[in-house]
Amino acid sequence: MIPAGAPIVTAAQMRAAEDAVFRTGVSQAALMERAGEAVAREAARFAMGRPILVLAGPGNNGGDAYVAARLLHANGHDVALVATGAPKPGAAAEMHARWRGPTSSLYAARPRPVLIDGLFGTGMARPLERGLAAVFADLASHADFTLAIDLPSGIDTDSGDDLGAPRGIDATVALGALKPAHLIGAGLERSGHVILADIGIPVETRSRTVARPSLATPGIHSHKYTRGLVAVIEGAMPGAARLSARAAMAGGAGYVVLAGGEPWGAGPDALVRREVGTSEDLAEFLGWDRIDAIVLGPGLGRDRRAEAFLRTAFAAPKPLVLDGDALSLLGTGAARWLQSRTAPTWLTPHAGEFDRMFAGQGSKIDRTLAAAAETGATILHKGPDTVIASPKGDVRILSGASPWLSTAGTGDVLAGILGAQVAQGGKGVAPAEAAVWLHARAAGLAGAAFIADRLIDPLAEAITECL
Ligand SMILES: NC(=O)C1=CN([C@@H]2O[C@H](COP(=O)(O)OP(=O)(O)OC[C@H]3O[C@@H](n4cnc5c(N)ncnc54)[C@H](O)[C@@H]3O)[C@@H](O)[C@H]2O)[C@H](O)CC1
Ligand SMILES: [K+]
Repeated sequence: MIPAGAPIVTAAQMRAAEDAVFRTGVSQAALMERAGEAVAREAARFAMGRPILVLAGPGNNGGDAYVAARLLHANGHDVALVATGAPKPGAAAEMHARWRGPTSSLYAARPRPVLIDGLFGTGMARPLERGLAAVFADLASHADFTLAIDLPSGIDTDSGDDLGAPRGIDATVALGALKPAHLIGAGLERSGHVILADIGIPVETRSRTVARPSLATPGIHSHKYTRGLVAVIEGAMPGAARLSARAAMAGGAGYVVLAGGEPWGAGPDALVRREVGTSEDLAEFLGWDRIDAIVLGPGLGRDRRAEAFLRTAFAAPKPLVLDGDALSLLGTGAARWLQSRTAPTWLTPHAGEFDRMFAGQGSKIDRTLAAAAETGATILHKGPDTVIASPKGDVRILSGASPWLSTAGTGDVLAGILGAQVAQGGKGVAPAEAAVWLHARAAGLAGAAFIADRLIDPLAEAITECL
């Protein structure tokens, strides 16, 4: 479980936010006291009287750990503490001095039912030393419940990369704001349940976790054309485009046209079909001014006809959602192609498609932001940690959606939902945020072992929850 609509900051942004608080006259010790209080509160809730072992590192994360240990001890808990070294001067040393209970060295530590990890937080600068990682993993595996302070020690704050964190951390108290470590990469599964604690640090950021969208009931004078017309283009595998078209219909569009080779092909009766054989046919169809959004790519194929369709869609001055084969066709030329667009574009690559289009360095967030800035498109970078980034620098992350989504066709459904949201006039991250929320919610409602087709019907209930 990860808090929705919550701010996400990097280590540097968090330090800047803390510095701003210090400038208002709040001391580092006071902030640390609040952090330790939040940790002690959650630890007490989960410990339910069981003995607690606190691990305290040398920095301020360790400082938080000393505070939590002191408060838990004062509240009658059986607390033992292990310090990995002398605390650094300042608030951490002050909190160390105020801890009067037993302190042992790491290698003498005995497992206890509840473990609190205060080894390292946003200051993690390199992989955990091997001996330390082994002891930490052993203590965590023998604990019934492990709680990490701020983030699991051994996860890189900004990339979520694994720097030696153990498995089996049950919960993490994120201090002040979420960090990428809670949401992406190895950090997603290693953080466990994430609890966001407000410790009075205002943060400014354009990055948030995906929240339930606020959708509107159609107005009294609405009709099919005012609610958004989506054109889905069929290709070599018509089933994929049909899934997108059905998802666009169920995802809130007023009118969906499936343009392709089979004017009498399968699909719901409400689905309008339009025969389009050549790129000239397609150009003529896309000239229809009623069209609000185009979805191209699911099952498109990668032959010459597919490429001609892609060029034609690119030339249409309409909002465009590109998925699947359209992304593979763009390949390394994606940025060059996309810079020629005059209307907004959304790309929905999974990791493989993203890597074929963009080089880039850094975390998944950095790479997605860089690709959005380079192309001018909003990018919905799919995965267990879906990162949405706009050219303006807005980021939305949805992590931990149903793992049953890892089945063929679910991406086609997402592209269709996004088409419907774009057709209703959404800009930048907003339609993408709504689409991933509805998609994840439909998956939750579909339960286990579903096929992509089964995501369509629950969309009605998911939308109802957003009205
Ligand atoms: N800044 C504040 O006032 C508050 C911060 N809070 C908590 O503090 C941590 C961040 O603290 P910081 O001191 O910057 O870093 P760490 O405690 O994470 O560790 C830094 C310390 O450890 C050394 N180090 C880094 N990586 C390793 C490693 N792999 N092996 C050994 N040593 C390592 C590094 O050189 C430093 O000396 C934040 O997460 C919060 O928990 C409070 O929440 C509020 C006040
Ligand atoms: K920690």
